[in-house]
Amino acid sequence: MAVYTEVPDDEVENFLTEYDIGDVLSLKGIAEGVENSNYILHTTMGHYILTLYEKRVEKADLPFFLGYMQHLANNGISCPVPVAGKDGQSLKELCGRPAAITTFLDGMWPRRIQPFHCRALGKTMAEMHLAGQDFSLQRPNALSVKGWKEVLDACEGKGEQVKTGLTDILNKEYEFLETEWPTSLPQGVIHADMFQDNVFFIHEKLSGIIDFYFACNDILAYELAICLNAWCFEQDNSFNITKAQLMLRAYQEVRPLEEDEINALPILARGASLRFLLTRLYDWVNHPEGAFVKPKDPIEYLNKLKFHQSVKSISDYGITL
Ligand SMILES: Nc1ncnc2c1ncn2[C@@H]1O[C@H](COP(=O)(O)OP(=O)(O)OP(=O)(O)O)[C@@H](O)[C@H]1O
Ligand SMILES: N[C@@H](CCO)C(=O)O
Repeated sequence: MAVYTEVPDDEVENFLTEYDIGDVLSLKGIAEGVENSNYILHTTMGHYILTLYEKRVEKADLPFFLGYMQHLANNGISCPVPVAGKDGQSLKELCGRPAAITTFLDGMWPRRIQPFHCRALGKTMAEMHLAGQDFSLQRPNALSVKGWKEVLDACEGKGEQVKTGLTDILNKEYEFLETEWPTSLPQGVIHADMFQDNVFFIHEKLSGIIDFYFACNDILAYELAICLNAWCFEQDNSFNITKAQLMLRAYQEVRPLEEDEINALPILARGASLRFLLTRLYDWVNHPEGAFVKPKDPIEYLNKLKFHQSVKSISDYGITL
C-alpha cells in the first residue's frame, strides 16, 4: 500500500474548489508505490492522479519535479502534467501535506521485460535527455557519491544482518568509486529512477514515464547505467546483453554517446548498483515490523554489482567504440 495520508471526502471536495476540473465522483487510493500517497481522482471532467508528498520528498524540491514534468510535456515527452489551480499554481497543500494533481497516464508497466521494452526505453530516455537541456531549474543529485556515503554511514554496519561481509564489500566499493567517479562527462537532467514500474506501455508502444521524484542534474550516461541495472538482468541475475544492446543502440540513434561516456559505462554501472544496494539495504534494516510496504531485496543489487566488477571491456555491455 502507499496511502499514508487518508483524505476525508469533505477535504477533497473543498480542495477541488481551487481547480477547474469539475466535481469529485470518486477518490481511490493506489496500492503501488512506496514513497508518496497516490490516489486516482475521478471528477466530472475525467481521471487525474492526486499525490500527497510524504516525508522523504523535500518540499523545496517540488517546483523542480513539477516544473520538469511540465517542461518535458511541453517538449513532446509523454508524462503526467501538473494541473494548475485557478490561481495558476500546481503545488498546493492538502491534509497538512504538500499536494498536486497531475493528468492520468494510460498504460501498464511491464511485469516481464522483453527486448522491445528496452529498445523503446533507450529512445525515450535519449529524447528526455535532449528535452531537458533547456530546463532552467537545478537540483543536484542527493544520491550521488557523497549521498551514498551518508546512506552507508546510516546503515551502521547493519549489512551484516543481511549478509556476512557485506559492510566490508560496501566500504571497499565506495572507496573505489569515490576515487574513480568521472567528473567531466556531459551532464543534464535525469529521471534517476527509471525502473520498470515507472515506464508505461500500451501493447509494444511506450506510452509514458511517471514518478519524477528523484529527478536531478547528473551525468547523462549515469541514467543509462541505472537502466542497464534495472532492465537488463534476468531473474537468475544473468546479464542480458541483447537487451543492453537494444537499449544503448536506440539511445544512440537519438543522442550519440561520446567516447568518454562509453568508456565510463562500467564505472557508472557500478555506481548505480551501489546506489540501489545502499538505499535498499537502509530500507531493509530499518523496516518496521508489520509494515504494509515490503522492502526491496538489497542482495539483487549486490549480484548486479558483482557483474559490473567483473566486466573486462565495454563489449560486455554489447557496445563498441
Ligand atoms: N500519472 C499517472 N497516471 C496513471 N497512473 C499513475 C500516475 N502516477 C502514478 N500512477 C499509479 O500510481 C502508482 C504509484 O506511483 P509512483 O510510482 O509515482 O509512486 P511512489 O510512491 O512515488 O513510488 P515509488 O517511488 O516507489 O515508485 C503507479 O505504479 C501507477 O499505478
Ligand atoms: N526503484 C527503487 C525504489 C524506489 O525508488 C528500487 O528498486 O530500489
